[in-house]
Amino acid sequence: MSSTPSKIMIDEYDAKLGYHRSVLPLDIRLGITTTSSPSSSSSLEQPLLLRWGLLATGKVAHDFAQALKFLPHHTITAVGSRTIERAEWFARRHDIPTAHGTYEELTSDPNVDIVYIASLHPDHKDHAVMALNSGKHVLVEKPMTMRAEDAQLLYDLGMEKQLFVGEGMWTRFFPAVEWTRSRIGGGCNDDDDDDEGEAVVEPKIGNVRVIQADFSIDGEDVGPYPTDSLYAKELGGGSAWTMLPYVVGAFSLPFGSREPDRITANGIIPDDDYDVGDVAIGMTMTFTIDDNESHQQQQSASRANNIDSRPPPRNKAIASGVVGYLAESSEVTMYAGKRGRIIVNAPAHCPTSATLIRKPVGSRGNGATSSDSGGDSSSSNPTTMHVEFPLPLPSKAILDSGGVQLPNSMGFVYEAEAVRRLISAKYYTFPQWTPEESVGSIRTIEQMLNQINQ
Ligand SMILES: NC(=O)C1=CN([C@@H]2O[C@H](COP(=O)(O)OP(=O)(O)OC[C@H]3O[C@@H](n4cnc5c(N)ncnc54)[C@H](OP(=O)(O)O)[C@@H]3O)[C@@H](O)[C@H]2O)C=CC1
Ligand SMILES: O=C1OC[C@@H](O)[C@H](O)[C@H]1O
Repeated sequence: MSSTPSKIMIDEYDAKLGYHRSVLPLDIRLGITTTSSPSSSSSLEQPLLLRWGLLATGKVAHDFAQALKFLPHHTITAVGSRTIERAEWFARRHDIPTAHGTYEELTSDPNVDIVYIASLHPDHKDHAVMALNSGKHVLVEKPMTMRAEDAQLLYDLGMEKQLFVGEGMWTRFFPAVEWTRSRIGGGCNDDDDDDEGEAVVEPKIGNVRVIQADFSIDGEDVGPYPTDSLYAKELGGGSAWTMLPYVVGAFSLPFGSREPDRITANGIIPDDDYDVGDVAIGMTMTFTIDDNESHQQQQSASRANNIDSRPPPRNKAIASGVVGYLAESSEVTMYAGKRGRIIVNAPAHCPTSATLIRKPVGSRGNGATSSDSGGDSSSSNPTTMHVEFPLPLPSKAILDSGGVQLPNSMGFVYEAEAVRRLISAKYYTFPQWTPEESVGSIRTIEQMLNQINQ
């Protein structure tokens, strides 16, 4: 079994399943944004009822259980904990019929179709392998594993057994992020003002060239230093594994499986007797935009015409970000292209809104006057489009059993419903967060940690 992903292997994977991402039905690719049943199944078929088993009973397991209660075609049939007392307590709280006092019993429960791995990340790999070897689909919380080769192993095992394997990068399923994805891109010639003078109904910002993202919290609001799992290395501590997956995922949204050309990272690791991970990381990355051919054509055409008007490189992008536990940051993600920028509003790892600010080509936005921009004042006015995607409201049953503990957790419905649609269409990975991106993101985090730990 190969330990590193390769293009060929992924293509073989798609071929084996009889699907290719590009031909996946739209409603399956785009999670829950439509409420109709998957287009691959006939309308006479009953929708698949997905039977979940929850592995672990911590904060995220609680919130995920709450979101599942909102969804009609999902049920939680069992929960497993390291102790039967804790499993029974959780089962009572969430009205779950079966409680198991070991994770092994949970993963071999015949009434479970899919195991949600909500234990701490140092254990994700072993718990997911256990579930897959028992014939269960798995949704593994982020970070899927703490080594890229372990994540690859899980995807390979899923492929071999024809079982769903996904990393819970839930951000990707929020409608505000789907909308953002649909508003970026456009090729290297994205400065052609082809819609000048027309009302732009579906504005795009062109290829993303600059990204800024941050996700920093005040760790003291969450758990005690140095013993909490935010910090303690044996529990997966360090913002590299808890916060950074979101920022790396935000960076890769426009570039898919294309990993960064170059990564630089600087971090703060407490000088402590206790074995703790980093409490902050700052980073930059550069990417190549996938439009090299037209970029080269454009460059050579410009050179042939007039070497002095040669445009700057159009096929490169730069991203910068900060994560950590030192103080709460604004938590927005900003994508900028030739035609404007999109702000994924706070909290950007689980957003309910986004704002697109369109910039007329050839003019300065950001308050420039007509003389600054060299154009007339009407064309230099940026237009703004704000979209809101409110979360489902928790029902009384959800509120009575404790509501949610983490920000916007009702948004787990999008990811969970995407899983159900995919499994019902016999498609066994997320097109929204592919195995290549998932494994690549872990490899990127490993590279940053290597730099920080030097
Ligand atoms: N997608 C998202 O929004 C979120 C994802 N996460 C991810 O989910 C995972 C769990 O996080 P979270 O729920 O916050 O963590 P918690 O500490 O709240 O819960 C972790 C659970 O793991 C089990 N566990 C197994 N071994 C240990 C151990 N040695 N020490 C402590 N607990 C252990 C426990 O369940 P039991 O006692 O039942 O066996 C415990 O309740 C992490 O990987 C995290 O990155 C976390 C928060 C949000
Ligand atoms: O995954 C997570 O880890 C960090 C938390 O602050 C955040 O709410 C959660 O989604």
